[in-house]
Amino acid sequence: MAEQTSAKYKRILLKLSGEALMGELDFGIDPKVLDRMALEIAQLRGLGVQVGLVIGGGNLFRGKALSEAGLDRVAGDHMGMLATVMNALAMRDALERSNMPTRVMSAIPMSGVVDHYDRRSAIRALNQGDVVIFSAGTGNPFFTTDSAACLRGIEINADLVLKATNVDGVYTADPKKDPTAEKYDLLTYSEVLEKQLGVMDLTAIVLAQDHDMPLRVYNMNDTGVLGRLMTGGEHGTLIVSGDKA
Ligand SMILES: Nc1ncnc2c1ncn2[C@@H]1O[C@H](COP(=O)(O)OP(=O)(O)OP(=O)(O)O)[C@@H](O)[C@H]1O
Ligand SMILES: O=c1ccn([C@@H]2O[C@H](COP(=O)(O)O)[C@@H](O)[C@H]2O)c(=O)[nH]1
Repeated sequence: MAEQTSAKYKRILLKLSGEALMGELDFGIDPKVLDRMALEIAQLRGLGVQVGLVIGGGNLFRGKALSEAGLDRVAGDHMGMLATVMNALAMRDALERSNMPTRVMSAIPMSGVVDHYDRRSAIRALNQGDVVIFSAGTGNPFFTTDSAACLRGIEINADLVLKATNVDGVYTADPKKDPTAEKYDLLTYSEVLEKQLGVMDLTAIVLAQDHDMPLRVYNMNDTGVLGRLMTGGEHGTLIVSGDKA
């Protein structure tokens, strides 16, 4: 039976930045950030919203940085994807401690550790109220977890892909480097592509554009925003097609 929801969205795909999981640390995972995110996700489940998660790996390894340090790029990307599985295991632990049944699926088979990704099983698990974490990105090198988030969001027919990051939305330039950068409330996919706005990788934007998947970028350090977004609040930046902007 379809779950009742008082929220604007029935099913979302939430992409959490790996880097933001570090919290105050220089590397790794800050358990306080995991616990806070688990509480926010519990709020969504309380509203009846089905939640798919993709977690980045930037707190541990990124293939590009490893290859710049001399490692083979594909080996580096494999390490990055494995990093996302570690983050997924840590997030599952935090979610289950908050009494939320959680499934971790991996695009790279990892028998005995997590389930192999299967779209139909994922949709069944979401319908029965489990949080589903899609780990190991797309399973292919040269991609990022932004693309994995859009891909899985489209596959599970999510109503919205949310990118939870450590800036307030999409700006005219990287706000960490340019203090004069200004934030957009609304953008079209074409504007993000034309202006090459770097908050999300452009492959992910093209995929979302091709499938008309709305995207929202917001700051995951703002407690309570996620719940408010589900009930029609406006935070961060919404990215949609020209006819909906
Ligand atoms: N135009 C822009 N608007 C906003 N942020 C931008 C822009 N250009 C670059 N950025 C940067 O993009 C970053 C996005 O960060 P995030 O950590 O989510 O990246 P990621 O690589 O997708 O995730 P991960 O940390 O998991 O690797 C922000 O921290 C910000 O500094
Ligand atoms: O589909 C994918 C997704 C990710 N990777 C590698 O993992 C790291 C971590 O992901 P982020 O999106 O940067 O957080 C990424 O840098 C890639 O090296 C991948 O190869 N394929």
